[in-house]
Amino acid sequence: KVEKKKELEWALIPPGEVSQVDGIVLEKNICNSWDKIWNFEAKPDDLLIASYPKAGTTWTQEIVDLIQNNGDIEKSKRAPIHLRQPFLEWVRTTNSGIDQANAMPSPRTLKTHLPVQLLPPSFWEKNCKIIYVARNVKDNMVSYYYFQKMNKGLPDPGSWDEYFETFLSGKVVWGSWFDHVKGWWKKKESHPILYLFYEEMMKDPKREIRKVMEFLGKNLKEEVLDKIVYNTSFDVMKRNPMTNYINDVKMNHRLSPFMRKGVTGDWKNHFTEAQNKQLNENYEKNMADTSLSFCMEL
Ligand SMILES: Nc1ncnc2c1ncn2[C@@H]1O[C@H](COP(=O)(O)OS(=O)(=O)O)[C@@H](OP(=O)(O)O)[C@H]1O
Repeated sequence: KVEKKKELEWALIPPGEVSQVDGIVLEKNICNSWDKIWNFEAKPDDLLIASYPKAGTTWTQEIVDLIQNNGDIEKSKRAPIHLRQPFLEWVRTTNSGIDQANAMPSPRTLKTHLPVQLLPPSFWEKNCKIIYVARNVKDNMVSYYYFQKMNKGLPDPGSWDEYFETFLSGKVVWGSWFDHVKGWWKKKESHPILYLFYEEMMKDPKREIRKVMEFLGKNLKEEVLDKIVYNTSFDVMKRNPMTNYINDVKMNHRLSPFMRKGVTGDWKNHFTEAQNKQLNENYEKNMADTSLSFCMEL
């Protein structure tokens, strides 16, 4: 029965179809529900986790959930991550992130991949706390390529060489990486946003987890922080069915697991020398107007 329900839900989704909202490519069903998303009513005690896809969202989500639950992993295993923290713009015929959020008691934690200009205005009006996580463009691109291969809800990425060009053109779902990371960085000047970096989380997870804890106004003991570091390590999260999306019907983990490699520098196994040069030039041009910088040579 469950399989039937899943199939039915899936059958009603146009697989891989996209459209646009204000020039940003998004899944078609998101575009079709855009008014409902844009008019979402945030509450002042909502916490939002925002990111470009494949930047370390799930990792950050699990860290936040564990901090909120004082490091108690059993509490964090109460449900898959997307049910604990609704995905704002996620739309399905039988359910949507917004329906989930509206049915949830406060304080709520929500996730979004929307670029800053498409975030529903109520988040700014209610002055909600926001955590943004960013990842260097090269690894982000590689991770997104594999995700588009394994996730039937997204367009087929084609070959690596084709995807490289599509990604750089910004015509990927949720828009240009450059505009996304820069837009949220700029917003930090006028709004309470904790801006995290995947590479810093890899380098010193405890330090970054402590930053999140302080941002959330919590004070946990060292041994609790150590437990959170352990339970949010790649190997533990890869085995945890509440964080590895193993039961998501859209995802074919045999093509590429959701928890794929979890490393920095995998781009070196994919980029040709010419692609690296092209990306570096593109990067210099696109990042000339921002103070944001990434650790690129990994
Ligand atoms: N705990 C931990 N440590 C290190 N790396 C981790 C961790 N959890 C997830 N990941 C890696 O993050 C990538 C998935 O990104 P997202 O969670 O942002 O994906 S999504 O946008 O929510 O679909 C994906 O990266 P790649 O392995 O490079 O593809 C995951 O493996």
